Amino acid sequence: MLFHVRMDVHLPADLDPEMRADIVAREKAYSQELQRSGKWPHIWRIVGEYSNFSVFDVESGDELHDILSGLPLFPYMDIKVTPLAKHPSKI
Ligand SMILES: O=C(O)C[C@H]1C=CC(=O)O1
Repeated sequence: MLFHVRMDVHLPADLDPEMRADIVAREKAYSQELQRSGKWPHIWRIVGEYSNFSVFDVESGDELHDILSGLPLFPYMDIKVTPLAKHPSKI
């Protein structure tokens, strides 16, 4: 199943810089592992925002929920998930 996901990151301005760097580094490693596995085939920066558009290719909504809730940045994100279906005009 394909899901389109928008993630908006809102890190507190007063977050300790070392903690911030640690969370961002762990997020990158977690994301890149999922990209290598094929479960996170697209990630695009939204120009001018600390946000991304991503596509996930997973077995179920439950699997996607587990992946998203495991993101190190999850506590600092607003996430909008849109399930995708095949378009009838797609060639
Ligand atoms: O920077 C972001 O868009 C947030 C997050 C998603 C993957 C990642 O490495 O960071």
